[in-house]
Amino acid sequence: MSVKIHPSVDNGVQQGSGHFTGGTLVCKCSDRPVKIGVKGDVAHNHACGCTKCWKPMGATFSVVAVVPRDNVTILENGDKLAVVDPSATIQRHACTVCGTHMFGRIENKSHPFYGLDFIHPELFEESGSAAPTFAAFVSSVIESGVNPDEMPAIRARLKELGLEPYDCLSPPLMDAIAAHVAKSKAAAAVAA
Ligand SMILES: N[C@@H](CCC(=O)N[C@@H](CSCO)C(=O)NCC(=O)O)C(=O)O
Ligand SMILES: [Zn+2]
Ligand SMILES: [Zn+2]
Repeated sequence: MSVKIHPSVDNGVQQGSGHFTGGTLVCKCSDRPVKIGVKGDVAHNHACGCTKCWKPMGATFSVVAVVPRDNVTILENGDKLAVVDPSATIQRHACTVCGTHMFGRIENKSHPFYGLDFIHPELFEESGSAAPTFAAFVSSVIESGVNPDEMPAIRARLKELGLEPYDCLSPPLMDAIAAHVAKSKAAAAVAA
């Protein structure tokens, strides 16, 4: 039996259709489920091993992607939503009944990813959204209780699935963060 990563990738990564135009994210409640509308396809979809991202029962990783915040709308039962940790950079709005994280929003306007919301594509009623392409914060699964001895097998399985493992974000995203920091520092130096 191979290492379990996440139910949506454990049988192989399902590629996106390439023309996903958006859909509805639905929480796990049978009564009055929370529904969130998302316009357009997702970007930077990845498996995340961090302790903060929502994982379905039994999963070692979450699968999380970004969409422009203006493309996200609460459609139904938004009264059930609450922010999990108001002190976190990503404000994760979760269903208070089933615990599912419906969207994570960055409210800090100077954050490199301001303007993007984090969502879990497995919650889409519709299929065909862009597939995960890498794994982030892989070493962080140890913080959730994974035995460090299991890490070589976990990284090998991620590679086998085509999800290159990184212990932070992917190089393009780390470059984007660093470029944002460099720009902010240059702007601060001019203003000083
Ligand atoms: N080791 C920590 C890492 C947590 C972390 O920094 N997570 C990232 C990625 S989440 C989506 O990819 C992050 O940006 N967090 C900001 C936030 O969660 O608010 C751990 O595992 O907890
Ligand atoms: Zn719910
Ligand atoms: Zn995460």
